[in-house]
Amino acid sequence: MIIIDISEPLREGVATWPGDTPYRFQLNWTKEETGSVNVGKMEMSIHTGTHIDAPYHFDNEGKKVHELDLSLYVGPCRVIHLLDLPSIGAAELAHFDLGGVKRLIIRTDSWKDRLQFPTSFTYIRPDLAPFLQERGIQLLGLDVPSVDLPDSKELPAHHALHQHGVHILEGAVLNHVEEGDYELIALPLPLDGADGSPVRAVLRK
Ligand SMILES: N[C@@H](CC(=O)c1ccccc1NC=O)C(=O)O
Ligand SMILES: [Zn+2]
Ligand SMILES: [Zn+2]
Repeated sequence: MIIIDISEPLREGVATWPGDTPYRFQLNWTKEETGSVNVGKMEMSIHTGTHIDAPYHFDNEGKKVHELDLSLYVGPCRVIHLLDLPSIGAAELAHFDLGGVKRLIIRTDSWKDRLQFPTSFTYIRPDLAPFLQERGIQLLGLDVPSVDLPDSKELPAHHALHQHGVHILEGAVLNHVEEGDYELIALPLPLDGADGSPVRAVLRK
């Protein structure tokens, strides 16, 4: 079985949202100290690397991670390429046949240097949300850190997707992924009350 890892490695220096908590892993206890085991601890923002957003991230009334339907994050998906566009809305997807697709992953290649938080990347226009809902798409995955521009406070794409029943997977690594149909696995951790979760996201051919 071929497994394609589409997850950003979490390591010191991994790009974070400007000003957000840096990623840190360290051994709290070493094998020498305990006489038996190494024991690590980590600190990170929920929105670092490959992660899903719970609606609570941008809506105080929205579902938190422990309330999400896990079946969204496991199952058939379609990967398409829409490379290096400034933004993506319904017009850019109009010529794709997306019948029967429940999970859509878009490779943009617009986050050029994955070591840095990008100054510009492909963002989602809100009119994509009703377009996806009409086609039965419930999960949208992307290789960018946010579906909205980084300086946006209104988060129009996040809200429009949420209003149309589309859940969000961000920060996937897709530069090695061909267009086609796969099985996606990108399960959130059982984080009680959280606004999102890092995921180990993989595609199975
Ligand atoms: N919406 C972005 C994250 C985001 O907006 C953000 C993440 C961390 C710290 C601040 C953020 N936005 C602040 O306005 C995301 O979903 O990952
Ligand atoms: Zn996020
Ligand atoms: Zn987001």
